Amino acid sequence: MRVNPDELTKVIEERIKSYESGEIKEIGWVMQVSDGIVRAYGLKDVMTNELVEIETSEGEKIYGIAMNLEEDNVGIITLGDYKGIKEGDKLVRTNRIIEVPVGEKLLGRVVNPLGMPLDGKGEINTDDFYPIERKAMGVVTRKPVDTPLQTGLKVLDALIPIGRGQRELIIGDRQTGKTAIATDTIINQKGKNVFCIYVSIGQKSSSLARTIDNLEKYGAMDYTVVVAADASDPASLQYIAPYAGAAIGEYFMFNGKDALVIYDDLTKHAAAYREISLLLRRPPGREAYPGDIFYLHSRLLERASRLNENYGNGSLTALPIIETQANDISAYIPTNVISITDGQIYLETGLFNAGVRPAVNIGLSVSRVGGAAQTKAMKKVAGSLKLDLAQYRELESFTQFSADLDESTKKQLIKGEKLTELMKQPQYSPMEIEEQVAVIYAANEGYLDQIPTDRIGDFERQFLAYLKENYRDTLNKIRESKDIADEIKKELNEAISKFLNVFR
Ligand SMILES: Nc1ncnc2c1ncn2[C@@H]1O[C@H](COP(=O)(O)OP(=O)(O)OP(=O)(O)O)[C@@H](O)[C@H]1O
Repeated sequence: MRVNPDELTKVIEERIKSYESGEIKEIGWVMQVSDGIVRAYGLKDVMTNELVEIETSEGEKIYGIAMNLEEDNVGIITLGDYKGIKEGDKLVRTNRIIEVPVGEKLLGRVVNPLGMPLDGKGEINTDDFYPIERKAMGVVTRKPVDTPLQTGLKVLDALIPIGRGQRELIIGDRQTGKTAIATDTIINQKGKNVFCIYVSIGQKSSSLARTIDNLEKYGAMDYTVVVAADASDPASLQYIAPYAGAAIGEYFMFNGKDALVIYDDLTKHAAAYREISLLLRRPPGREAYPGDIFYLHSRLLERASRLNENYGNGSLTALPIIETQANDISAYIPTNVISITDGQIYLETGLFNAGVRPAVNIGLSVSRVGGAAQTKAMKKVAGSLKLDLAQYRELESFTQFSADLDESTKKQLIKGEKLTELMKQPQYSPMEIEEQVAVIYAANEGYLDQIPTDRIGDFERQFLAYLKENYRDTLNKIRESKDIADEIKKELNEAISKFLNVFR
């Protein structure tokens, strides 16, 4: 790019002027502006990712991030409406990277990725600011995941458990209940001392509004922050949104608390970054994504961690969401994120349409570290459940030949069918861990065998109501001891037998 001598003189003059006035601030000039990308000259010492202020001729201030540092110009992504920017407008360095307000004052609020309120509830008065980009905590500061993060969903807490500080991917086609799992998990954190951050990236405003409504309806906004950059926001805001969410979560983690952050969804995040990269003329790679697309998500997800006692014992759990096309989990972005996370919850359209909701494909879903954090009680009951469901999956394809099957295979199939039915759970009805243990225990002990499959939902509901009324103590014992000792088993057996006499 050629710089003409007039422009150079202008820069030098401006520098001399600012020196005389006593404030030394590096300034530059807009050379070109298109599609939200500003090319500027004069910002010789600007740092990568530094925030710069663009002053338009109308006196408006627009912020941007220096992304491309080239020999004779700087490529800047603008963080707002860039329509007012003209060639020749002034840019000023800020010597800072972007920061967001953090802290408990944000709870219950909906903010954009710069921390500005979007909910019309007034200013957020906080003195704490965190940079949106931060190097993930090192290995000496961490400890293994050892505490469960209860989702309140039987199928997850029993079979694909998540631990505090873990990164578990939620992956599936569109409309398979990905957001539903995330919101149910947030709703279940009520009273469990986990602060939640829901980051919405590139979603329709209507979907976001529905999610916020539901969080409010179930009282979850009291401990939740929503960071939103919807589909109509510029790609630059969508790009920084998850980093801002991570920074808000880190505040809680560094202060010894537990936090949960949901990135909904990283597919759109990758697309926003691709848009920015192409406009910045970075070389495109596979599927036109830039070469550092892996780093985009790995540096984000590495920030989720479980700190050890010397660092305050806090944790940040991340649940990123990825949308697949036609169930293809081996596509570029999905495989990247699968390899970064500690497991995935795989949702399937086929199951969803067949009424198995949450539509978790148990065979393809794993949690690589959460098992270590599962309570003893859950571990004991989930063990045989896993085995029965795995056997059921193997035999499932034979169901069409049911007439020719031997007795034991038929029995296995029926049991599997009942367990699958038991794993179903409606939205917005998270269950406490002791309730989950009790119903799964009943299933393991074969009590469901006498109940027709279409009545399993009724059985579960009525049985839990019965337990709460007549066996509160037993439930409390499971919760407190986190185990299911022989004495508790005896009480449960007694409860189930008595309940079956009154079950209609
Ligand atoms: N467990 C469930 N029981 C009943 N309905 C459910 C359940 N989970 C999700 N749904 C319904 O399925 C629909 C899709 O759910 P959701 O919006 O969570 O899916 P998604 O995969 O996040 O979709 P999108 O592709 O729009 O992001 C919603 O209408 C939701 O109410």
